[in-house]
Amino acid sequence: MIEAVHIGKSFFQAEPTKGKFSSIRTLFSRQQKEIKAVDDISFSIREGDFVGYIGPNGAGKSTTIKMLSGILHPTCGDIRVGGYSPQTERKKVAANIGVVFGQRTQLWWDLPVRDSFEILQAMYKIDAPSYRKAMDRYNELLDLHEFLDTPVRKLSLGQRMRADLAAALLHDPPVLFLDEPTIGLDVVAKTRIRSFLREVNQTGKKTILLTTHDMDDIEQLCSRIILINHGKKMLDTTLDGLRNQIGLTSMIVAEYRSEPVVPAVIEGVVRAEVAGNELFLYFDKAKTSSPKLLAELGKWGEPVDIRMKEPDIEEVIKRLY
Ligand SMILES: Nc1ncnc2c1ncn2[C@@H]1O[C@H](COP(=O)(O)OP(=O)(O)OP(=O)(O)O)[C@@H](O)[C@H]1O
Repeated sequence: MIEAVHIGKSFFQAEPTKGKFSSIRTLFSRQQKEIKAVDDISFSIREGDFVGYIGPNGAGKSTTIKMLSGILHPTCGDIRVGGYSPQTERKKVAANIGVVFGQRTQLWWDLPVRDSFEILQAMYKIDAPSYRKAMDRYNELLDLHEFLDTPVRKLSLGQRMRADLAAALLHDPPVLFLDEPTIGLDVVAKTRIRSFLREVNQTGKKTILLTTHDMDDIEQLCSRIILINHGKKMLDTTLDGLRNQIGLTSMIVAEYRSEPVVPAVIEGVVRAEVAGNELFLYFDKAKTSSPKLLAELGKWGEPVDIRMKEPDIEEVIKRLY
């Protein structure tokens, strides 16, 4: 469904000059520095896969998505999406993909959501019955009616993301590229977006490539993970493979009124550290659950504060190297 063969993308930036008026001289400098944003990456994604494309800031995730969707031309390599080249068959690829950038809306800022959808209906030449069917489906799943007549600029971030997702799917593309679709959302909004994505992947049979910094997105949605760093592919594995390789652990930090007394072995807990009145529990979500552990905490002392911490991508990378 999606093929990337030895793709690369370099950007060239003026080499900064030193000394007096350096920033102005840099503007006119002929010295160029090459930034290999994507450096010889290959992968193949099958129909119906839900793939997490992860990596630290500046790893090359957005650049890859922009190349796959035809926004950027690769410096080298070949890409096929649904059999078409995003570079030479842009229109065909556009009919096959939906794209959402969490940081920027694809909708018309000053127009009510409904008007944006109608413009997209005309752009993608969606016939009236198909448009109605899509609107009914996404209205049911995302409660679009709550804000259909509101201008996009007045939507909350969560509402905006729901509108953007529906917009990306209106023309019923088989492939969905999502660049940080949960960024900045609160827990409730994230949960809603995740269950929607699960539904469109499982029932709607969409092939999804998702970039995220949120390990919960990965754990709850993706069956496969491609990890990149400095533009290179470092890992291509299943969620279980990632867990086994790095021992993906979540953490509960519990503060007690006085030093807790903790058993030596707790099911599913990889490590338990007591530091004064604080207890740090590192656990494997595949072997136990946070509600189960939270229920145990009171047995070891009197908790006064509890915090949860998920591993972030930077931590995952650190553990790999
Ligand atoms: N238009 C551009 N011109 C110059 N350099 C760019 C451009 N776009 C991206 N880069 C550089 O390419 C590298 C990869 O950027 P990219 O946005 O793909 O990373 P990312 O993995 O999506 O990061 P983040 O998680 O922060 O969004 C970075 O070093 C970035 O500064």
